[in-house]
Amino acid sequence: HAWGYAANNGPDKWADSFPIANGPRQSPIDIVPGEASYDAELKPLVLKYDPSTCLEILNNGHSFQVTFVDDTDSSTLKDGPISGTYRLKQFHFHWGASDDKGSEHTVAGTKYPAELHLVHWNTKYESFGKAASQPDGLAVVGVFLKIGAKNASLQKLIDAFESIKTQGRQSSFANFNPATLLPGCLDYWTYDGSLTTPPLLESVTWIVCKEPISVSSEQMGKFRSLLFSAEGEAESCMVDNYRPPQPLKGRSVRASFK
Ligand SMILES: NS(=O)(=O)c1ccc(Cc2ccc([N+](=O)[O-])cc2)cc1
Ligand SMILES: [Zn+2]
Repeated sequence: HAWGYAANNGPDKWADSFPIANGPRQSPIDIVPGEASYDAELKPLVLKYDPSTCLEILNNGHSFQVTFVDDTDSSTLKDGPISGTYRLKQFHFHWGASDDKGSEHTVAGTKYPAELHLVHWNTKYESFGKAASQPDGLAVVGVFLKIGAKNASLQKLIDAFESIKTQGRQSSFANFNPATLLPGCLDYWTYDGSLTTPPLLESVTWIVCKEPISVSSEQMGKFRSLLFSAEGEAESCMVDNYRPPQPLKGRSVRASFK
């Protein structure tokens, strides 16, 4: 049976089919600010997103995702801890059944209600799929969501949810600018890690923003109205689609800020 987040197929069972789950550079991790080392050589992130590359929004049975056209360097991530040019492929979220949990990375043990992942791949490889199996193939920018004011940019995503309620549904989604989901300050922590879902490939340079963006509790309620299940199946709410923190195994976490 396929992997998921339930007791019988969730994170504690993933190693059965994906032994790399117990590998040396797994994600997410608990970020302890006091133990992160400031690195003056880390550059500011350079994110350049073109809304016209936005293609569709879909329910993939694990999260909802917004996918981008990645056949040119229109939407890219540069500098920060990486060298070269990484293209935006998609972004998606992880969240909890209640506001007290849901993020994958934690900060000194603190869980946020949700976490945004903007997934980019290194253009030194010919495709996302090829890059995903390389140690420097992917760069994911993580942004925490914190309960507060209603977020107008998130509302545009939420307004599309009724067309992607069940697993496998997708709908066209145009002219969305992912930059509107970024916090004002782009200070970040960075470390070498992995995909946080199967196939758990150890190919991700993680870039986790220190500053969260806001989401209202009502908006989080809308996230929880999506379904893991497909149409016609017994309904299963899409909640708690997060992997808990994994062992650091000697890795260092660097900070771009003092
Ligand atoms: N949560 S996350 O680490 O940002 C993440 C980002 C993207 C993906 C999607 C994915 C990435 C790679 C593959 N692959 O190479 O078989 C399959 C699925 C899975 C997980
Ligand atoms: Zn993710």
